[in-house]
Amino acid sequence: MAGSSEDRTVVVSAPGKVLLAGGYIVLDRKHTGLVFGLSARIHVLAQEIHTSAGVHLSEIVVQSPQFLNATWRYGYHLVKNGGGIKVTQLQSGTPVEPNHFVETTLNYVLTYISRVDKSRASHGFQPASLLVLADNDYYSKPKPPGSTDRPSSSSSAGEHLPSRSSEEKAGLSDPSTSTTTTTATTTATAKPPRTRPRPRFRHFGTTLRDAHKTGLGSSAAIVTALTASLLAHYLPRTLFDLSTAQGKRVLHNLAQVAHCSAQGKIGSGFDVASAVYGSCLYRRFSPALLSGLPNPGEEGFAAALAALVDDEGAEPGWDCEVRKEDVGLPAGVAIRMCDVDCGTQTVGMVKKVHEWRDREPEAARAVYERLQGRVDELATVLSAGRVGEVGRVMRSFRETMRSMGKDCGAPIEPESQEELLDALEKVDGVLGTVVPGAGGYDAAAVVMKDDAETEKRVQGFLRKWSTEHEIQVRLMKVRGETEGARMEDVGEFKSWVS
Ligand SMILES: Nc1ncnc2c1ncn2[C@@H]1O[C@H](COP(=O)(O)OP(=O)(O)OP(=O)(O)O)[C@@H](O)[C@H]1O
Ligand SMILES: C[C@@](O)(CCOP(=O)(O)O)CC(=O)O
Repeated sequence: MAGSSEDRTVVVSAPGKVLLAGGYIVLDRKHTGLVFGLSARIHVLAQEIHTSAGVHLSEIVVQSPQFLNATWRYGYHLVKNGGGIKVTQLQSGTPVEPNHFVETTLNYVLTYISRVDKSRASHGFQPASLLVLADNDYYSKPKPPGSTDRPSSSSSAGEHLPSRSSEEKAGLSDPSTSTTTTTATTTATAKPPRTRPRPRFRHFGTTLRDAHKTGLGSSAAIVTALTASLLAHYLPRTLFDLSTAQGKRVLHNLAQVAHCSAQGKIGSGFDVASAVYGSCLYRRFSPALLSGLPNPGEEGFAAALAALVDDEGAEPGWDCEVRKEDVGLPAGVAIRMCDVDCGTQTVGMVKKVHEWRDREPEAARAVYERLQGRVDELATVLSAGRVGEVGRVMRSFRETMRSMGKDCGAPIEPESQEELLDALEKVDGVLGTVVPGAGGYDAAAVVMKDDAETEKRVQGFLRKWSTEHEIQVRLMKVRGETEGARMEDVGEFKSWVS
């Protein structure tokens, strides 16, 4: 807190997402999507920057120590006419690419804090450091030096990351990840056993721009964790408490607004909702909700933002729905994700679906309703533990998505994915498969028995598939998890605390 000697060091984490069913229809408020939070989280550690006596610093520093050139320094000032707090990226030495999601989040959250905590008017904001630590599954591991398509910028890229200093700092090696992993293309040669444990937060040896994302929703998780860490760091518990329903509501509304603004479009918001609340059946908010909000720095922004976040604005208000009680997984069953080393253009696919919907509204309505039926049925069989029916429902969902893709000319479940999923479904222990979210070439979700034998069989299958099809498909460690954003024990991150 400003002017206080109380230690306000906090760590907040938010999960990634998988939209198991409901892509496209969830953009329409008439429909819902079934989203699961993931065990892969983005953590943000917020702490005060201590300065020497007599030195005055007004900076907020955000760092992603897993990437090269990833320190963003911001100055901040109060804009006149109620324009809120605006940050400006400070450059010194090697130029650093702006981080639009981080910068936008700071503008929104600092403005909100300055409105709800009146002491900010006199005290301002103490300088703070925010450290972003992403679980390793958010990005594909760097290719070994010498491979061609991904940057392996220096000898520091590849298996032996991270650099000694950041590894030492991490001090958080996870024994469960210390086993030898075999990449999808190295079927024949056994590697020598790993001699030191892989760090919990690895260094990727690239800039963030060059990192290869695996599609787990990094921007929603970072915006949510950053928002929560700033609220928890700067506000007293009486004004923000993540463990309460009201605290979660404020976090959700503020993170949605900041994320939509940074994305420059209004997605359904399922990714931010699951970053805050975890697994749920999600109905989006009315897009009109955000239309009257001035931009950061514009006259009246601060008051309008606070009214919007606190839901004191005009009708319809926050009309999204998050139903957690209808979502669950049978005992002994896990949702796992496969990373397929290919890109997909989600924006282009959404455009095609919407053009088709506008061209053939009747047909589209019927398909959307059929899809909704499958979404509801899948949620029901999973939460009721009806394991025997999962495969049938997922197959039927896939069929409808595939035919919608054909109708509108978008590769929602392209042939290469259809073949892969059909074959994967036949592996013993696999209950069902699907292309999650918008679909496309780059990901697959698998609902499977949660035991080591099934995992081994699936890994073996994917290795063989990768070799035979000259593509890299791998089973990630990440799995579906129900919990949303949460405060973490700072003690676990003590090696990162200055
Ligand atoms: N570790 C990180 N540190 C700082 N910023 C990050 C980090 N990870 C992601 N970001 C921010 O999120 C942006 C990526 O957002 P984008 O919407 O392209 O991906 P995404 O949300 O991961 O997509 P998807 O939903 O397909 O997973 C980056 O450009 C950066 O601004
Ligand atoms: C197509 C859409 O419905 C889902 C996109 O999901 P994903 O980014 O592919 O996980 C878009 C949205 O809901 O914002």
